[in-house]
Amino acid sequence: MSTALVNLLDATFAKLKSTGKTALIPFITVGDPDPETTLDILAVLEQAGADIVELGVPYSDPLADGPVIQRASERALAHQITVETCIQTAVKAKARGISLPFVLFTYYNPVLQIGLPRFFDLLQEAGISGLIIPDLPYEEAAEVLALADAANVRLIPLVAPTSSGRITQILARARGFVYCVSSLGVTGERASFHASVDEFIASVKAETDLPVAVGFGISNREQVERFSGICDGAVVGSAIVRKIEETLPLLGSESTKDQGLLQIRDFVAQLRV
Ligand SMILES: O=P(O)(O)OC[C@@H](O)[C@@H](O)c1c[nH]c2ccccc12
Repeated sequence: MSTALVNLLDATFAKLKSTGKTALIPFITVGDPDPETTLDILAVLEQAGADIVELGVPYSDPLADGPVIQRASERALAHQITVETCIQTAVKAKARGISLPFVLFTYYNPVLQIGLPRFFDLLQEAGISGLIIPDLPYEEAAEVLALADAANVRLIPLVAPTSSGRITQILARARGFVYCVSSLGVTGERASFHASVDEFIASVKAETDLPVAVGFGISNREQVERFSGICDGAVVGSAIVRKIEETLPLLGSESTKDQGLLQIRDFVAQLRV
């Protein structure tokens, strides 16, 4: 009998479900402000109570990203961060004892640059649990899904309020969890959300047994609490990336780096509901 490979992402959601908790899922851009500090930030995200981390691969043309994450990508690209170095960051984080499941977040072009077979070999070797490719072409999704499944990597789909006609098709191929985009447009903190976001999330949950997480715009504890009642995970990206940006002066000096890291940790810890 083939023993199903354990996937840390699945195990994490199962544990959270048994304790009735919602996953706190930070997104950060790898290499922002530099590769070494990214490892320190991952350590404080774990200390702050994050359950899963989205590791963003910086990209020169981040079409779905707002200005905060665009600036983070620019800072990271100044260090020539590639998909490989992002995957290596996960390996180094594990070597430091960080045991969070990692979801690699990358646009499709950097994946094509290194080729699908090598990309998935690297993911499997690194023990990366999940993968999100926001601009994955529909006609290539089946091939990518087969490679992801073979590499024990969960290919997580994004569904948006505008996906309505295709949600059933998207969910049929979903793995790991379903990422519901709360609003139209690009990433970035928001004071309010798409009017029918609750119904949208409920409609997705009704069609899948997978955990459902929501992202786009969630930037404070009140918003995390609001979504915790109706879904299994909350993704917070821009608000955390902005906090990193605000602490750059502290992070940039050995004598004040720990102070900067503590500010990031405290910001994320107060999001933990
Ligand atoms: O930044 P926000 O508004 O908190 O949204 C999460 C988002 O950063 C992260 O999941 C993400 C980063 N880049 C993306 C591109 C498309 C969809 C999602 C993303």
